[in-house]
Amino acid sequence: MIKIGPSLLSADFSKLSEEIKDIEQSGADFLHLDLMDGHFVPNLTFGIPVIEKLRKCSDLPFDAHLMVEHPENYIEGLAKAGVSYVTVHQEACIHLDRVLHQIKEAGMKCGVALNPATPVSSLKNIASFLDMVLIMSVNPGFGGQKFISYTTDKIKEACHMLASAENTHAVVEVDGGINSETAKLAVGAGAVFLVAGSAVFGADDRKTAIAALR
Ligand SMILES: O=C(CO)[C@H](O)[C@H](O)COP(=O)(O)O
Ligand SMILES: [Co+2]
Repeated sequence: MIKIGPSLLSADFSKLSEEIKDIEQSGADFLHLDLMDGHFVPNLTFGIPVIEKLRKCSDLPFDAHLMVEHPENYIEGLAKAGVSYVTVHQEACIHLDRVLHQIKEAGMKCGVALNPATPVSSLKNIASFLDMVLIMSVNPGFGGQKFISYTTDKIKEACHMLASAENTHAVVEVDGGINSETAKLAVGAGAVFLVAGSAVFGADDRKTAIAALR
């Protein structure tokens, strides 16, 4: 069952609660929240105080994508703010195993994101522990970029790795440059969570845009 998560990065930041209500009514399955700190990526978005407020505006599950250094400092706050999935970048974590345990002990599901050039094999030893593998199909930091086609092979590899680890509950998510055409490639490769920013928030009719992705 494919799930569609609009990325708030492409919403109108002057009216976030209206934007979230709109995509919820348009059929979104979850809300993708891109936390950027201006260090891990050259862009800055929002933090935990904003997410706490947004939690009151929506019943959608919150999926936090941490593009930050020292993600361990955010885990407790994200749990208190009511986030369901927390995904950290492999490239940002020296102590990846420890951070993933911290996320689960805080009562949330844990994911690891891989930049386009980072190999799937880097997650082999922790594959059975993961709730999600996030394949970045653009270089992180900005919305509206073009889907990098070689990442479809990484989606397949991630599915294969999880199956080999007998991990039947984890999902593969894809993020970056997803539209109705690239969604077909990602789903064909095995992705079940599709993140889409500009393709949903940039559409005049968001209900039609979400239905087209699905
Ligand atoms: O993590 C991200 C960027 O780093 C965003 O989630 C992603 O880029 C979504 O935007 P779009 O669908 O427009 O590519
Ligand atoms: Co993202």
